[in-house]
Amino acid sequence: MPVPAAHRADEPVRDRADAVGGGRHHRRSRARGRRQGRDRVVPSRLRRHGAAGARDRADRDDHRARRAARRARRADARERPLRRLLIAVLGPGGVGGLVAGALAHAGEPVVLLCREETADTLARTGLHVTSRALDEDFVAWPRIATTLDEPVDALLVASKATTLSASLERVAPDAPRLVVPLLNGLDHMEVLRARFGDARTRAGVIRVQSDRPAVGRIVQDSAAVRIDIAGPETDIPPVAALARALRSAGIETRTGASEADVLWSKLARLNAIACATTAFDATLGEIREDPSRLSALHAAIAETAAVARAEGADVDTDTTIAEVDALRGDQSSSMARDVAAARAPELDAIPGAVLRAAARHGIATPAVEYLHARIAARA
Ligand SMILES: CC(C)(CO)[C@@H](O)C(=O)[O-]
Repeated sequence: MPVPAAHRADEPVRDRADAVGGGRHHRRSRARGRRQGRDRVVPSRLRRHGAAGARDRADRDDHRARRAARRARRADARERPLRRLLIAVLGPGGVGGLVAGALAHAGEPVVLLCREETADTLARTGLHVTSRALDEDFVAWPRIATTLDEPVDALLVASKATTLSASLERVAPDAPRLVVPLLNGLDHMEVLRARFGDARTRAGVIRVQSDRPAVGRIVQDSAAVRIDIAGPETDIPPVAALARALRSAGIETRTGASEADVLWSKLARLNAIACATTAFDATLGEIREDPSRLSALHAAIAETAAVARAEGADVDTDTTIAEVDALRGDQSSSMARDVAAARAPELDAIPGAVLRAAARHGIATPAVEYLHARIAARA
């Protein structure tokens, strides 16, 4: 008979009695053996009297009470329905709306946190998601809330860097067991660690193109969607269960890389794409048709990759250029959309973070500086 898998500390969902399976029978027979020893009728000639007798009776009562408690715990575990991970997502935009929608659509319990104005609409309409990567159009109904005080297993932070501090006011600092940001840039890590503590905060990034053309409407049009969570699955219990929940929702999820690798490999692509598409007010396809713009895009990748390596990340320039060259020609960036809609772009969080790190290491970044200056003039 195959040995059933043991209960693992990272599984909030498992019913321990079921998880140990056949092992339970072994424990039962051992318990029966002990019980027979303890409860057998003691012949009256052997019964002790006085203080010693009282100690024997107290001992027996104690054993019975412990046995009853054990039986109650087992019955409780057998009857408890399998508990799923409770995940909160902060921010109902292109990224938060997609992830919360996909999780809810897959039957995962999820709370989507948003502003009061948005909450009413979402509670009425649900999230209408059109996703190329998930190959589906669906309406999802995550629980909508404006604040989070109850404990949750994981919090995915999907607000913009520009509104992070205000968004975090919605979450009680002790509510999440694990915090994984899906923001652009680097500096949010310090803000999150200050609020939730180092031990509960793990860097994460999402590779996706996803937009929110209207409240409750999510359009995801990159060929794939992938989340990377830094560090091993085993040292903070909910990481493995969160990764499983995301995968069950159709989102490829990788774990295990270092924080520097996770953050900088995303930033090397994002910084170049966001800066070039915004500075030139052009799609990637339009940039590819103009050699001087294409060389600015590639130079921005090379400079950011050099800064990434100085920061200890394993980011290769040619690999990153190949990744960007493989993206669809109609791809632009959320920074370009923000500038076009007269919203504040993430200029400080994206190229700003790269320029600050470059200055720390004395690395020249003329292409990033040029693109940054052009965006600042447009914004
Ligand atoms: C291309 C991108 C930087 C922005 O859409 C991002 O989705 C990614 O990490 O590939």
